[in-house]
Amino acid sequence: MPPRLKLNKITKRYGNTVANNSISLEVMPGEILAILGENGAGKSTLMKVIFGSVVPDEGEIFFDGKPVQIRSPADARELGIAMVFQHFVLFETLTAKENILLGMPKGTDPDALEKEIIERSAHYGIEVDPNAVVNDLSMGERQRVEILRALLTNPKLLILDEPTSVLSPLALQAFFKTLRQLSSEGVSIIFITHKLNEIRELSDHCTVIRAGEVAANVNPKEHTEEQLAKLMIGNDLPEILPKPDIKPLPGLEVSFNGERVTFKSQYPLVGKISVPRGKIVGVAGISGNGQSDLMKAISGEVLLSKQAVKICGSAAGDLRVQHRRALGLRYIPEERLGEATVPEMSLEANTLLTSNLFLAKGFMRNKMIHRFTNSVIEKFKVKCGGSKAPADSLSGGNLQKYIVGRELLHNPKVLVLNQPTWGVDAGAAALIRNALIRQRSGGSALLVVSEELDELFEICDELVVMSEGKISPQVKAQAISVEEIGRWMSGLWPKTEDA
Ligand SMILES: Nc1ncnc2c1ncn2[C@@H]1O[C@H](COP(=O)(O)OP(=O)(O)OP(=O)(O)O)[C@@H](O)[C@H]1O
Repeated sequence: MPPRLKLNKITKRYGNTVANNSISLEVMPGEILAILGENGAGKSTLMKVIFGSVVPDEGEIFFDGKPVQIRSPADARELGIAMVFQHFVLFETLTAKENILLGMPKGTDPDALEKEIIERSAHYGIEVDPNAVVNDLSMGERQRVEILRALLTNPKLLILDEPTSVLSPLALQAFFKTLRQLSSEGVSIIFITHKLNEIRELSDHCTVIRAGEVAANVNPKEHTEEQLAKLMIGNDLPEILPKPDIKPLPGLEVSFNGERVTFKSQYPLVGKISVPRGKIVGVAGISGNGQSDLMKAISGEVLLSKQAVKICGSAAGDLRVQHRRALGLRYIPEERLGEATVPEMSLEANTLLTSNLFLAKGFMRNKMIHRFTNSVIEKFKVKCGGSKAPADSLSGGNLQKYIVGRELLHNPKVLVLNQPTWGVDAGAAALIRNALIRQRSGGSALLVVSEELDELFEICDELVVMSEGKISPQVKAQAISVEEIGRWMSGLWPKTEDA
């Protein structure tokens, strides 16, 4: 039997960057191939080559034994290739169903499709509301739409570029079951993830890419996570820093009594969170349970009553973003391209966007912007073509390192982060987590929303869980187990007067 897909010496250059350097690999029918590599190693570029959204400079592609030219995603779809991108490609003003319809053959009946979406999403355990407008969905929910859209095309080869980064533990197990079932039916799967445990759970074959080249082909089940990390980054992972006790000062306090944050909000917000300076508080929960509303209310994107949000002791719930910044608050949203950065603008221009520090009497302080941006690049080991490179030329993980670094270098008293290490490789995630712990231990208050429980347990002093807009009681991270947090995610926490 010929391989489902064979790549022979694929090379793709961007200017002086060789994103893929003579990469060869094979995937057999029904095989699940994991691709591992640090941020910027060239994984996404290679997947885009297979999906036809990037045309390689050199190399050959064979599909089911035949040489093929994949010049566009339409060519790829014709062959039976489906891809779930790391950065979603959904139209925000359309509903989930309308987006899915766009990828289906002409003449597909929308009503029949809606039925199929409901049936298949229940079957695969990937919950999708066909009539939800994408703009109103969290990243996790959008990811579910993308995955379902790919599955509905009944592909022969399914490419998943970090599909699990914002899925809950329960959804993840259901999703893995689906992938194993698809593989047993002969569907080939190429799976990119930074989560080493997932690679070991799902796949017998892993290709490690380092600096655009194949560095190793291994059976991940025969290697520990530490060994896999070392293969990928060439070094051991840094240790996570200890968290010394810090004298608490007023940091961030939020208190909700059933406010609907926007007219589209699915759930009213109920409950309290208190994050003193010198502590990290984590918000666990499945995305789509009110976390984005919580972020909107804290960041100042939406104004509420004065007392709903307090920053360093000042009531700030009705203040606009720049006034909250002046009180010491900074915010890192989950959407990197579009919200945290303007994709086509340079890193320097993006540095200017989140601070007035770089303006003097209406003039831009270009030298200062240049120095600041370069210091982010250096301190956070951001791989990029310099401070003038456009944001969208950075790999996902490197862009995230830039965004986190940009906000941390302003030394905020209160920092709120949504999915801080989403799509970031194990080495870079450890770098970001340690930078957050350092910021806490330097006397800042940090509130971290993350679907990664391991991450929350690693860095947080205290935790809350969000379920259907309600916030659980706040507990010490050491005093609760992963299993219990899992139960709380369904809203099953012990009732108190407040929660
Ligand atoms: N459109 C582009 N223009 C210029 N350089 C690019 C472009 N796309 C990717 N690159 C560069 O090519 C290299 C490989 O990037 P790629 O996105 O393939 O990495 P990756 O392994 O998928 O990383 P990540 O895990 O962070 O997503 C990086 O150095 C990146 O900056």
